[in-house]
Amino acid sequence: MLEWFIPPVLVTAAALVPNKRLTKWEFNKKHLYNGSWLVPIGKKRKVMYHNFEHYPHLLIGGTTRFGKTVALKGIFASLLLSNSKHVRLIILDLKGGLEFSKYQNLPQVLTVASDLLEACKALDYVYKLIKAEEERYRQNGWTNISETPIKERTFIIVDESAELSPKLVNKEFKKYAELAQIYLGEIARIGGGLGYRLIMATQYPTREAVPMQVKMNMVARLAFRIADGTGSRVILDETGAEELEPVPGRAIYKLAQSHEIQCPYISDKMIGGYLDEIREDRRDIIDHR
Ligand SMILES: Nc1ncnc2c1ncn2[C@@H]1O[C@H](COP(=O)(O)OP(=O)(O)OP(=O)(O)O)[C@@H](O)[C@H]1O
Repeated sequence: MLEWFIPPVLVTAAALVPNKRLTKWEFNKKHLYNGSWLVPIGKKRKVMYHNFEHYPHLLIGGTTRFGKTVALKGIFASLLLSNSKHVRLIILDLKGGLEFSKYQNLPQVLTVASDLLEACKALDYVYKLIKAEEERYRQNGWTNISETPIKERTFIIVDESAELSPKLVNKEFKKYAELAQIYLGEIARIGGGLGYRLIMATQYPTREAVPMQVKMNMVARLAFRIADGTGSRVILDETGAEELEPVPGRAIYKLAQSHEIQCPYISDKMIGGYLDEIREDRRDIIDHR
């Protein structure tokens, strides 16, 4: 029943665009599948899942305050709760580390980078891991992680990819941003088959913030409300996100088809509660650092 409760903060939006579908629904661990890489991405009558085994990378875009960071936190919590023993997380929290640095002591979180230089270092680390994995795959005759006994998956979460754009950073940081672009391109191109998953979010749906060599390897897209059709095309390759109702959490999730969904709401307090639960189970968690 709670799913149909419209909080006061949304009443204004509801008045602007009367719509019976207006909902807010809360993240709940009962929606998770233990041991899987399925993440509840939103609801369209039923809960829809993003399967990171089928679609390793996810591009997220949308105007400020419509739910990108909340969506990233929902994915983060889902991965930790469903697969706490096998998930590894590298987080580029380029909003100054304000959102994710509180989670950096979790054993599953390898690093939280909060500026361009730290991000470059983290991406360099991931790139070296991928190169070493490639060699291991060659030696074993493997072509894809699905053929291997490897259970670990490494997620690289980027909150505000525009901060890594050579065209958008100050001149003295340009070379670092260029390097970051090369790494991101390689992670998107070859990382997927080796168990590396890139989740990249931006509030600037432009070619500078979402470079083509990264985007073309990211099949799955999630667009919150975007100012115009041009921005929508950058994220979704089609218009539509500019016509979404101005409701936080409302988004278009696109694989082969587009679906209008309401993303789950999760707060830091809720994540904190869940983490207390998994801390009980810490003895089983391998510290990867
Ligand atoms: N799925 C959701 N359901 C209901 N409300 C939401 C949802 N996602 C976000 N909100 C509301 O919108 C606010 C802004 O969300 P969020 O911080 O994720 O936006 P953002 O797109 O990351 O913004 P910015 O680009 O400025 O960082 C949240 O504090 C919350 O109140």
